[in-house]
Amino acid sequence: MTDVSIAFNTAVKVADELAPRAAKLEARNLAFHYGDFAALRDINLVVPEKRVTALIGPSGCGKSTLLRIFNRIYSIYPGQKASGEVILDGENILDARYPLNKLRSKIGMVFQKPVPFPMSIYDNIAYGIGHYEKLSRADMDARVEGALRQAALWDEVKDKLKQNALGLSGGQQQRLCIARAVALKPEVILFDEPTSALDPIATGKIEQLISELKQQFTILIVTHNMQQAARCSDYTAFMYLGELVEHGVTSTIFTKPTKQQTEDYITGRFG
Ligand SMILES: Nc1ncnc2c1ncn2[C@@H]1O[C@H](COP(=O)(O)OP(=O)(O)OP(=O)(O)O)[C@@H](O)[C@H]1O
Repeated sequence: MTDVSIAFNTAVKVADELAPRAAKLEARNLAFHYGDFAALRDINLVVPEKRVTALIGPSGCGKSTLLRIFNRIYSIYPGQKASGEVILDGENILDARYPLNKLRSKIGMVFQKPVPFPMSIYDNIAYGIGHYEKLSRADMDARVEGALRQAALWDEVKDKLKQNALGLSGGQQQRLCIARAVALKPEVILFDEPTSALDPIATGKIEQLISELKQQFTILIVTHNMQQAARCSDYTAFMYLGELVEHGVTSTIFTKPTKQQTEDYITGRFG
């Protein structure tokens, strides 16, 4: 290929990456209270489908709270209350009539600290699937293998599927948790600081994985790591003191933010 054609192909790829995508998830006038404390105010955020959106901002700005609203995990705690709407495929998932089971099957979550169940690697994945579907042994085997392959873990564990998952390294445990989420075939996966407990090599593998998973899933990732947001997200939302300050294409947010607070944060002047 000539330099010109390489440049052209790159430009086409970038244009395709940034082409407008349908909204998969959308927060509208969203607010959240822990008791009397207003943790989020008037959040309006569109999360495009099959892209990675990063949530960044200083500690306590409400990133994890926003993520937890998207799978309604807060609803099991008394005194925690969301208002406004979160639209997923045209339906408001905050409506109490929206079944939690349906929500769990559409939106998966991967936490900061990998938390495998104290059971075999195979059962870690099969257990969740068994809650939603009755599969034959052969189909379950195929599903477990597919999920482990998608999480880039298959080659490392295929000969020890019956071993306890707690024997895996931290990075492998996190990829197992990703496999567990992927195995349920959700449409959206929420990652809450998924690499903060991992070394740089394990972190690199998870970032690579996230870039691949966006072919199939809509991804939201909370991260404290600016480089990580810049490396693996297409869109970035900057939050500050419970508000969404600025949201846009990641390269723009990092090179030409429109708000002073965003610039101060990404250049390390605060946070
Ligand atoms: N269970 C709770 N009860 C009361 N207040 C809470 C609770 N959890 C979080 N908060 C408060 O809500 C605000 C947002 O917290 P949240 O954990 O969402 O921030 P964050 O941006 O994810 O922070 P970090 O980056 O440190 O994880 C903070 O002021 C926090 O103290």
